[in-house]
Amino acid sequence: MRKILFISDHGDPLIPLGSKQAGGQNNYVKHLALQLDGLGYSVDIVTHWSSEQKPAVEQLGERSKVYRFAGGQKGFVDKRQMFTLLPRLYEEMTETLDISSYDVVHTHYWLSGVLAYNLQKEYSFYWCHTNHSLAIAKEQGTGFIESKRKHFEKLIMEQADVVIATTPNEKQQIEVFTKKKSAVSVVPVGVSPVYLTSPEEVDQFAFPYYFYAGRLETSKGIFDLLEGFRHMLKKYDVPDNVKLLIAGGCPESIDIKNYCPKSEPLKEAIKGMEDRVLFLGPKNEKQLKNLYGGALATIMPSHYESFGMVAAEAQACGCPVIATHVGGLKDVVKSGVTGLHIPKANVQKLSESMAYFLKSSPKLLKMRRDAKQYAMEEFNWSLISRKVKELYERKNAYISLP
Ligand SMILES: CC(=O)N[C@H]1[C@@H](OP(=O)(O)OP(=O)(O)OC[C@H]2O[C@@H](n3ccc(=O)[nH]c3=O)[C@H](O)[C@@H]2O)O[C@H](CO)[C@@H](O)[C@@H]1O
Ligand SMILES: O=P([O-])([O-])O[C@@H]1[C@@H](O)[C@H](O)[C@@H](O)[C@H](O)[C@@H]1O
Repeated sequence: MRKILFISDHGDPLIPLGSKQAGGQNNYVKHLALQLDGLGYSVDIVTHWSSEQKPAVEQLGERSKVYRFAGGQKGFVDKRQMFTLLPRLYEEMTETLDISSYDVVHTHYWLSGVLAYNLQKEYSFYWCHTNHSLAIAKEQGTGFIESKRKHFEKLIMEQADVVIATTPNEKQQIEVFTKKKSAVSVVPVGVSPVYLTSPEEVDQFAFPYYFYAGRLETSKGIFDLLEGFRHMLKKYDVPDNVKLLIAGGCPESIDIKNYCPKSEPLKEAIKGMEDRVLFLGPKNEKQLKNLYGGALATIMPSHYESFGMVAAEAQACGCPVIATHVGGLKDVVKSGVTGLHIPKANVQKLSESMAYFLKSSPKLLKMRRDAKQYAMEEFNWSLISRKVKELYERKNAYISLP
């Protein structure tokens, strides 16, 4: 078994991360494909042609390739509009690629799952699915209801041969939602190998800071964080040089030269703290590694989260994490050991937890070491990709059953 097809329609693995609609899924697809490539597989990745600067086909690793299809609309398409592109994507994909040549089709997010659901009517293949985010979790966390998506997520998960849940919490949610009795396997997400190498001696910022990385969206808790930071400044004795650094967003939303946001709601949220809160714009892995490594704590204040890659990456860099007690973050951060859990959207608790990391202590140094140790053991792609390989290879056992 050597040929795998990944479908990741709104998650191009080779576009810069941190901006609109480009985050954890893109990163997961890239690193898992690279690892599988290293294990001898060839992985073809189908994605929507969201960046006009990118070529139609691009090499990834030694044997693998990214195939970009316009689906009738080249350039950025919001994932909420992407459903209507699926029939054209289906046509382009089946005209260009020989679907019957793949041993495994691994889909990412429900939109890609819809494509495989339809492909199954014409072709035979072993189907593996990763959700990356779940409509029911989003509904619980934000109140936002996506009925069509829920309908398809159920079909996809009941139809796929194997579903990867990235945390025990996600597995539990899937099992309640789908009544699927078997074939939901927990395989965590890894962090880029860059985060597992020894830190470089880079003294990037000569002041203490808290750190956030990710999409600048309400559901990621960015506004809770800004309010929590403001609360901490009011309530605690915080030295003048302590700052909050924020990575993510795109050049259209961030004035990167002046470290400030262009969007009105964010400008409003930092009023009076402009000298304390710095927006850095999107950062790459090497830059993030230094940023995580030097932070007092990384904050992940999400309203829902299947896994939470930023929390795993920060811990890999020896940085404790303050994370909301939601979804996969319940498993990814060990409260009191590698960081602290706080309730969702609780400004008071968030500011208290931030204040806890203000002064260095032997206890906090131990937390930093434990965070690193935990991440090295749990979020290592080279071990995780072997678990995925085992799931793919179950295909043979499955076929030989009487
Ligand atoms: C709401 C939800 O369920 N989200 C899930 C979604 O990803 P989601 O897009 O929400 O992403 P995460 O927050 O997990 O990860 C963001 C990624 O973007 C990178 N980044 C961020 C800012 C920046 O400037 N540069 C940069 O490279 C981070 O290093 C990280 O690797 O799929 C991920 C992978 O399955 C899961 O971990 C998330 O739980
Ligand atoms: O949680 P949700 O809003 O459905 O969708 C999320 C997207 O906004 C994000 O761009 C993607 O990388 C995640 O995998 C997830 O799909």
